[in-house]
Amino acid sequence: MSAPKTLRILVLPGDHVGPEIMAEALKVLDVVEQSRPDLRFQRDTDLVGGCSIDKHGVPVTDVVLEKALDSDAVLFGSIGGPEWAGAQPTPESGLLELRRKLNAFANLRPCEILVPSLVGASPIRPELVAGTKFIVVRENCGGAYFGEKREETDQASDLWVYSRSEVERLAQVSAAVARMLHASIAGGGDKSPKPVVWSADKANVLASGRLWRRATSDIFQREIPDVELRHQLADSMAMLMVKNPRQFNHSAIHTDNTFGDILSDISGGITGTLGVLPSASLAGVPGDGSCKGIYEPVHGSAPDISGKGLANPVAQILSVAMMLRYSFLLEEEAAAIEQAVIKVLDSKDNGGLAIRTGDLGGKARCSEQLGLPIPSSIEPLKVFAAYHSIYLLRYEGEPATKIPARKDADGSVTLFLRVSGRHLPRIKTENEVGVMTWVRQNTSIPVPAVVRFSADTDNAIGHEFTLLERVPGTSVHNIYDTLSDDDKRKLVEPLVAFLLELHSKPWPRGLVGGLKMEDGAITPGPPIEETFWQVPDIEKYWPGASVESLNPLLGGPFDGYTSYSTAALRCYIHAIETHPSLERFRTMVPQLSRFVVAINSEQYKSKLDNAKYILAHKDLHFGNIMCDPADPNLPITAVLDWEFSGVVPATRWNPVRAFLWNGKRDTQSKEEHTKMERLFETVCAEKGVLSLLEDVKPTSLQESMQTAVNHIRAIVEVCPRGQAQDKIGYTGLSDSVQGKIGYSSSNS
Ligand SMILES: NC(=O)c1ccc[n+]([C@@H]2O[C@H](COP(=O)([O-])OP(=O)(O)OC[C@H]3O[C@@H](n4cnc5c(N)ncnc54)[C@H](O)[C@@H]3O)[C@@H](O)[C@H]2O)c1
Ligand SMILES: CC(C)[C@H](C(=O)O)[C@@H](O)C(=O)O
Repeated sequence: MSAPKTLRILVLPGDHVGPEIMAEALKVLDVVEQSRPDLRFQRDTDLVGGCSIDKHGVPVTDVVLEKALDSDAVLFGSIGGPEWAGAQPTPESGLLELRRKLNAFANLRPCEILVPSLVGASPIRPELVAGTKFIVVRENCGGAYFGEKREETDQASDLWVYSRSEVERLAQVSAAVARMLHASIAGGGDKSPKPVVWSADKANVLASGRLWRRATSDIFQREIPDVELRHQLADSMAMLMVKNPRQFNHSAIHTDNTFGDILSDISGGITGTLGVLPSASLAGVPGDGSCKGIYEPVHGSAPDISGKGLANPVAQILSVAMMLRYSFLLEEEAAAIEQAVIKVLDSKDNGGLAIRTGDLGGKARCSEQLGLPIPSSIEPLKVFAAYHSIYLLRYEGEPATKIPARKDADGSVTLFLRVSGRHLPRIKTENEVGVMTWVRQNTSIPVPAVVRFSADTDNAIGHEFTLLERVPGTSVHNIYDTLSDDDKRKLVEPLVAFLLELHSKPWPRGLVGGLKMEDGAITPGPPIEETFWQVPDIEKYWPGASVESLNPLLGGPFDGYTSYSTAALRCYIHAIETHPSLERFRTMVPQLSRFVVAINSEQYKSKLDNAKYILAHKDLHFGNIMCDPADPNLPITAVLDWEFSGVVPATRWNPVRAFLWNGKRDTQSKEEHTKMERLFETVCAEKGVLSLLEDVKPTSLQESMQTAVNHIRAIVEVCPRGQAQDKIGYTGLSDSVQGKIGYSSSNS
């Protein structure tokens, strides 16, 4: 392979938030670099602004100016701050010198509401501001900024000079920008016949303004007939931008240095923040081949929020996109960054991550990260998973050495990123991580390491997630049909040993619940069950209800089997009392309430609670058991999917019944299942651990209570969904409640 093409970038982070947002933008550049082995972004970082004054006594040194000239592009942060108030020269003059030195005369400053869901950040009414998109093209090397200055104690002046050629060269850029914007609109609709440039000046007052208008009109007439030119006084332009920003859509606003500075900050008023507005200061016409440029946010150094992680890095990141587009002609990569920013900012119901910093009304911080190196590849995994989506993150070379997880033979590391849906917010992730950590710490059961996790959505991914080590081997499910009887025994033997470990770890007598991580320690948490009402269904069938009001979570973990069943029954009673579809069952509420009293009576409670309490995996089928088929001993390499695990009375979990879950109920599958149950019993008998089978047998009293609870739960689950209502008769329930526990409604 030929050597990668080197593109040299001078990185000038500057002052206050400059270095904070630059660090994030450079991560994005890293990702682009990894996707393009044929390119290398060689970066040289240096000082500018206040930090340069502190070190060198000047806001920009000749060395830095020479480096800038020598680079392919300059990536600039922001400069200035109150600590340099009164400094002469000012930190800001460093930026002006840089613009002049590079002859970066055309400053492109887009104003765009990036995603419709961000209209709320704008102080302007949504119907006026939605869809706004135009670009201010500001003259960057002339006018009052660079004219002769006189500064005396009581008098000062700035000469506001423009030459015709300065206006003309900017007009060519403005026209090119207008053409690009015009071409980017899909045809039809409100597309104007020609690209449009609005020229903003003060021709009614300033001589330089009159020159601006004449020179602009002349060159448009002479050389740019394909673009429509409209003149507007700069002050009323400011008013119109706020009153009706969309009237400038897909046009370029061609204006001088001072007005451009002000009008582009009005863009920040339109979007509601300067934090999303990038800029490019170019030394040529975009589209005519790569042109050198300075790429920087429109905003300043935001000293009011610096050092607090509050700055929005989007403007700086989008400045990287502009650099790739205009200086390096990497349109695809530039567009990919813009799309990624849109995905990050957009609302969740629109497929976005809704990760927003405070200026956009969010809580995200400038630098949200998993604290891991950037993967060399991210691949979505197509799996059937109702609760989450999965991505494979691969790390190679040096970054792989930094990942605290199992390495493959070639030294690379692959991680599973499981991004959770909103089914049981927080508790499900907390529980799975708590259980997996407990199992790794307290048993010999192989479980993948949890590399990172977040039980809330306020993180770099915008969703709850777990990042797990990828374990070797394959799921037993995949190879089951190829296994001999001997092979099956090789799998059942260690499973018996694992179950024995789970059965022999004592839990506080009577604990029913999940586990969770709290400040690095594992503590009891609420019980988590797959059968619970979860957020998507609650939104659909239970307006006004919540995960907590419908599920026996409050008060959990529970002090025993009866307390847990009681909490569940109370939720079901509440559901029957409130949901219209359950109205016909309301007559049973008094009877159910008496049932609750009965199971909690002295006569029954201690008998019902009398069980072994174990940590149960709850979904231990062969799809979740990994083994190494390359090894003739078929060692189990991992037990996966601890999502709904928790401490339960052992009678509530009989894993043996799940060993042959292949989803089929045909005769052959049933026979195979029975054969596996027998094999399990045989292995237990050989190892002298038949207690495993004893532990899971409920007493008839426990079975009665459970049958009743199950029956009521079935009613509460299916009726609101409009399913099988006719099948659920009052009689069945009545039998369960009255008959099974030796309790009748006439008891009180
Ligand atoms: N290109 C530059 O480096 C540049 C541009 C403008 C101002 N300045 C300098 O910056 C200093 C501060 O100026 P200012 O306060 O008038 O303007 P500013 O742009 O720094 O801040 C204006 C407001 O916008 C907010 N803001 C700016 N950037 C943000 C971001 N990324 N995320 C969230 N909020 C953000 C700030 O908190 C502040 O409330 C001054 O010294 C000024 O001269 C530098
Ligand atoms: C910092 C200052 C020199 C600069 C300018 O006035 O051009 C800033 O306000 C900007 O908009 O980039």
